[in-house]
Amino acid sequence: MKKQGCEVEGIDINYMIRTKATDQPSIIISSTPQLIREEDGHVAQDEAKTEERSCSGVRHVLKNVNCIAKPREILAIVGPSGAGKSSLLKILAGKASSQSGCILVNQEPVDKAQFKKNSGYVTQKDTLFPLLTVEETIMFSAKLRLCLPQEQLCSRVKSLILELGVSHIARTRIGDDRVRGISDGERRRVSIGVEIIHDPKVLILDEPTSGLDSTSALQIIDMLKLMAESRGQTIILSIHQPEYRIVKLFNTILLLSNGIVLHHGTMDLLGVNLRLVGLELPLHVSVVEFAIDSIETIQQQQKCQQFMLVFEKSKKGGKWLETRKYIKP
Ligand SMILES: Nc1ncnc2c1ncn2[C@@H]1O[C@H](COP(=O)(O)OP(=O)(O)OP(=O)(O)O)[C@@H](O)[C@H]1O
Repeated sequence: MKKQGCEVEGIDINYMIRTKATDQPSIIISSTPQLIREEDGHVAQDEAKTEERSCSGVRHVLKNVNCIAKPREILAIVGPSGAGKSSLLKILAGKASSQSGCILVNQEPVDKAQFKKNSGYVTQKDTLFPLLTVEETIMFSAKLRLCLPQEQLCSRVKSLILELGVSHIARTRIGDDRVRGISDGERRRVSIGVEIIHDPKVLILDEPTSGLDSTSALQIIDMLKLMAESRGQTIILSIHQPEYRIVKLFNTILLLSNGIVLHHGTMDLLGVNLRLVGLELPLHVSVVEFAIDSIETIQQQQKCQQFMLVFEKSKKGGKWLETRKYIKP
């Protein structure tokens, strides 16, 4: 991986879940798509080895999803409940495997072992030990992830605690429902700290603001924005109906609905696309909230106009090029 940062790209991701055949929902096992290096050095997917199944009792959670996240930027995955946000994050983080499609890191097929070392994944639910203090929690993660002498570990932990803005509660227990501890917002910060102690190039977060009031949510995204810029991290997160002040901090938005990408690009471009389908953004309303509220209209309008905005990938000179075009569905 390049020192200056990690570009993470998902190409044509399809993810299916078996829902009826067994009592327990399970992931469909199919032959894993193989990436091959062509004679000219290009990376491509070996179609012959990619098998896509479709049968009854199978839910197609992600459908031909393309996305790209760049260093020093935040890519926010938005969409209604059940759109596929968590599934996409899991696939990008290497925690789940798609039936087809591929993940590229700096335009090379992902090396899962290497990517694990260079990334952090913060789950939606905090999994912290309630009886440890904030400092002990971060030190525990530091000892697991870093091979450094105790002195250096201590100074790393101290400076991270400062960066996370949790110095005032460093010696407070995390707590849980039975033992009173730190607040929900502080708990989120500690969970993020646990995943960034090793200074990963990529940070993936599933709903980092869920359950928080709007001020605490803004403070968390503000902190992540600062981290992306100061550490050169690539941040990919999912979020439910972010308010206006939060949306402004995102560089790119991926709007998912029912596993399909309805928009991938900047906020401004989202506004343009909404206008293209005849939707005028009301004053003082977050473009993302408006887009999520208007998903049905967007889909209907797209069908009526028989046009769809798609990303077309092509290879030129050893690099993937991305162009947008309108096609008939
Ligand atoms: N292991 C599984 N078994 C059965 N269904 C699943 C599984 N994983 C995901 N799904 C289904 O896939 C769809 C997408 O789920 P996912 O959790 O990715 O959505 P989401 O956008 O993150 O939703 P939310 O915002 O509510 O967390 C949902 O309908 C969900 O029920």
